[in-house]
Amino acid sequence: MEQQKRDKAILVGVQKQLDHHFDYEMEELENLAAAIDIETVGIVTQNLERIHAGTYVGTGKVEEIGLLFEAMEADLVIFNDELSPSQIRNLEAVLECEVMDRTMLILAIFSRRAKTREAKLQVDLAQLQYMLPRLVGLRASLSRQGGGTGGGFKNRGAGETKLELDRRKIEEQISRIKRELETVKSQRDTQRKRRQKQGLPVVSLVGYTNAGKSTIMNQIMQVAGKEQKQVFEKDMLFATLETSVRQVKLEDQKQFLLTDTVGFVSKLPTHLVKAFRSTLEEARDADLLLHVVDVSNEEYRYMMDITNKTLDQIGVEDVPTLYVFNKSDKADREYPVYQDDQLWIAAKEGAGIPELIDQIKDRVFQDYQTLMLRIPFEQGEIVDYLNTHANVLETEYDEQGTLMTVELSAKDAARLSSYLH
Ligand SMILES: Nc1nc2c(ncn2[C@@H]2O[C@H](COP(=O)(O)OP(=O)(O)OP(=O)(O)O)[C@@H](O)[C@H]2O)c(=O)[nH]1
Repeated sequence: MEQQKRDKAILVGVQKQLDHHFDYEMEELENLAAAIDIETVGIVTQNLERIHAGTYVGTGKVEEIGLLFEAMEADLVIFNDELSPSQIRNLEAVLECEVMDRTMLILAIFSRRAKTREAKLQVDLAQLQYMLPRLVGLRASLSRQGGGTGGGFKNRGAGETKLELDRRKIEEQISRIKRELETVKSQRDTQRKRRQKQGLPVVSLVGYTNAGKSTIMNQIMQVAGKEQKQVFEKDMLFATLETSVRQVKLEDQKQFLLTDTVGFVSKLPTHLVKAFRSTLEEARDADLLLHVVDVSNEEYRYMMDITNKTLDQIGVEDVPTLYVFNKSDKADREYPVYQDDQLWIAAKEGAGIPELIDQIKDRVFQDYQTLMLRIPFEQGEIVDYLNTHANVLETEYDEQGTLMTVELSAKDAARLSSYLH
């Protein structure tokens, strides 16, 4: 098979005053580009306090970018910030090449990774909303999208995209996708309600992309000893775009639901956060958040900040949180195993997973009570419920019904108080 040629890019970053994370952001931009097979062949940076309205960077810098572009035989230029429609247009005109910004890059990655119908619709929506004000002037960038639902423009050539897609058509597509997403959302709500009715506590993994959420989920499933399909876990940005939910049954029969969802990244496009809202909302209803942090990365505090800000943006408030500092095998720091609301683990090797499970148990089952109930024989459905949703310690029978010694949540205990023995 013929090896596909990788596109070469020049990256451009503008460092504003007091931006301590600039170097890291540029490194991340390179990784984001690599995630859609774009090779970085040159980096141009500028210290600027005020952005140049027309071309984002100054005229001299644009020239420098142009020269480097020629010298490195690059295919496109990628800016670290979101550019305005006219800036993209002006830059493309001067540089005579395709210009992308960080937002387009992230959208392109999401588009490639989207697997489920819902994720595809969400990415399509974000892309169309991003495109709408930029109809005139975009070069080939949108043709980089790989997945999508086939919302209408993905199979078209670059020139055609620019010419044919008028605002009306895009607005129509946006409404159609929104309608479709509403239907998917109501199905998701129904599923969530059903889960809530199940009464099992929900534990949600959140964190910066590549922090190790899927690895932790797989390890917990393994320790729980259930034959389970492994979650896709890979050293690539945004491997997980959809929410996966697993029912975890521990050795002592206690059960909870574990959810894993899309990872965060700095400057996650607003359209994308909005489009993925319903997926991300799963975290809002959780009983416990496991905020996973790649502590081997020097910028881990910055990543935690971004994650917390994104959680705020989607309205996740007041959910008890345990900070899980992962990849401690690679962190060259002394660390406590557990301190306050932090736990240090190395999920890849399974180190710290039993402790993590203990912490989860301490938190989500803390209001659990041990009771003895007598369930009349004709109410077999309650016995079934308890067998699946409570920790049944003992079952006996007398002439009036089934006697069950169970550990169950305060909510269930209140609900079933009339059966107290
Ligand atoms: N050294 C080391 N690597 C780890 C550890 N845990 C996970 N990794 C690696 O980190 C990479 C990312 O792990 P994932 O579990 O896919 O991360 P994620 O948070 O689900 O990523 P997204 O899907 O991007 O949100 C993989 O290559 C893992 O093997 C660890 O404890 N130590």
